[in-house]
Amino acid sequence: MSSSDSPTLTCPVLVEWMNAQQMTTRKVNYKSSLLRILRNGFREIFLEISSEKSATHKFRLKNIAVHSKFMNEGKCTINFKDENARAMISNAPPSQLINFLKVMYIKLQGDTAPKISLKERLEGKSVMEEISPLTSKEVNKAKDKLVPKDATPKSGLAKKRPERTRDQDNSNQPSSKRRCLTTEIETPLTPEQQRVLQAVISGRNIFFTGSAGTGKSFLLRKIIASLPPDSTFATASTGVAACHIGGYTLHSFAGVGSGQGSLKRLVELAKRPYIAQQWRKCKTLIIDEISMVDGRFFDKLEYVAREVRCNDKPFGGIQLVLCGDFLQLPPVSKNDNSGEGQASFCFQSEAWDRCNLHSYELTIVHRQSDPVFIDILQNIRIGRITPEIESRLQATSLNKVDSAGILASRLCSLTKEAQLINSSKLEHLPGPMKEFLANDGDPTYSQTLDMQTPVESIVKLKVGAQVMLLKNISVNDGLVNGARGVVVKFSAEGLPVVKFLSGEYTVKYEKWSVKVMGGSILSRKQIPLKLAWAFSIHKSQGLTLDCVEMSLGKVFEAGQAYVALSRAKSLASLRVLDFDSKHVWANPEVLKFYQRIRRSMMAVEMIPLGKKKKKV
Ligand SMILES: Nc1ncnc2c1ncn2[C@@H]1O[C@H](COP(=O)(O)OP(=O)(O)OP(=O)(O)O)[C@@H](O)[C@H]1O
Ligand SMILES: [Mg+2]
Repeated sequence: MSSSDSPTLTCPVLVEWMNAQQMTTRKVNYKSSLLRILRNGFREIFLEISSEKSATHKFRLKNIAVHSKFMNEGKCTINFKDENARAMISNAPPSQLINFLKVMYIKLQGDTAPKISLKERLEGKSVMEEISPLTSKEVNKAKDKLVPKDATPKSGLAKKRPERTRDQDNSNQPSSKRRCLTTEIETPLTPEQQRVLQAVISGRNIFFTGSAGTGKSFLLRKIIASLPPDSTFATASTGVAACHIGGYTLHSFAGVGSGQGSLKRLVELAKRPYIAQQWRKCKTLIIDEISMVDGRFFDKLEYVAREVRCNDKPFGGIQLVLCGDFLQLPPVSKNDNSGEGQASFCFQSEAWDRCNLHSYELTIVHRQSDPVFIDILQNIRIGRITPEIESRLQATSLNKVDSAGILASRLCSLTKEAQLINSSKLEHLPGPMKEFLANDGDPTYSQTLDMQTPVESIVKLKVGAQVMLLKNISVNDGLVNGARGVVVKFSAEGLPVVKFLSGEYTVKYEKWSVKVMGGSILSRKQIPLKLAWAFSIHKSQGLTLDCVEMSLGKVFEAGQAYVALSRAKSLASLRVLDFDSKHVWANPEVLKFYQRIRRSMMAVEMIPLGKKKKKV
């Protein structure tokens, strides 16, 4: 049993009682309440809601309706039909809420309370006890009930859910999306990831790093799910990275435009009503891909935070959770004409030192499993190339990474080069072209959606087009963000049927929602595909790719070759056309910074240093 399976939850709850006309007759607002699941001597199950300030209420968990559609946002309503009352749960840490509902659901499955006569009731046995934590037997029994044994046959994908669309799928069987989310929620954290989560929950300012594929973004999603949603703001330096963790871009959250201009001007911008309210509400600010945040911008934000929140503490007292790998892509200086000089790393900013960040390093690589490849990547990350590494990578040029018509994606140093390859390959395919237009909630924001979602407003496809999936549809079925495939036909409804390594799948419209300045949520519905003969290394940061090809001749940044190479899952699924040791280098300032934080981590004995490297 994990501690998260405990039958308690702490969050705000509004309880309302209604009359026969469903008008509210009484309500109690518990700003911070403790919810517990109890059982009495008759084995009847109850929900208890208590707080220091209001009277405790117990509701029998029988004849209830649970509205859990928004549990991923920390909200849920339980209707107690017999008492004509409801409890509205809000701002609960989503992972705790999901676990609480899971415990409640599973315990209710086994609710075997017999009918009890009044006499027996009067005789007692009414002592309530907190319900025992879930046993694995209970969990397995409930799983058997929920998912029929034949729900996921091992044969091809097309057979699994032949004609069903997600909207029609309202049976008890979890939808593919829900199954996908559940899979991630259920994947346990490693002890080193757990340690970071605990440090975040304890309220410290945290910076955690680790090489590519050590589960930084995965852990961030777990961290986000463990904090109260109303005061937790998840951001990332780029739109695509923000989308991966379901958050804002850092610029959008801060509300200070591109960050250029005087501090006075930036404070004015951030003091606009909605933006200021957001800054004040924020208790924890999460930033993914921190390596791409310009240190000068970070300094400005820290100042703005203090001013807007009227709080002199670093970052105005906001808890910071920063995550990224400085040995991957550095900050981009967009404004070379701004007179502000070259972009700097975030760790070089004054704010970094002021915020007293506790550093952690994840050392276990999850993306790759071959220890030899992991070791090659660890060396490349720090710019170290041995003759053995060079010859191993050069040998990949002969790899046949294409499989059953699915070609490897070419990673290019420049976006333009990738665009050219894709458009000319598509042009040269025979057959008619099909266009899929995005349905944007508000078309005036199409440009913003272009920048902040991974999907384009027009997707052009032909039979034979090489494509990449841009959304996690079902982890179990291999339909994950980054999965590669080829369009084999269009269905009767005109949807692309794509052959992936794991089987054929008819790709349906999916929705992306992005939060923007001003608090509104923009959405785009589009086919989750993009042409994948080629794409840029910058766009690949954060992804895991099935099969990949690259030419590194034109790399222009430290860490760029490492980002490209570390997208592959294995040496066998990688083809480097022109490997040369001069394509690989690490920024010496970053190496020094890593030495420094490792020393400080050793000093506080928080985390063991990276595993000893094996010789390749
Ligand atoms: N504890 C874990 N158990 C199993 N799989 C994990 C675990 N942590 C991460 N993973 C898997 O490892 C892969 C890489 O994770 P993730 O993308 O979060 O790495 P990252 O450190 O953010 O990489 P990058 O630096 O490239 O962005 C993902 O498929 C993720 O699901
Ligand atoms: Mg990541």
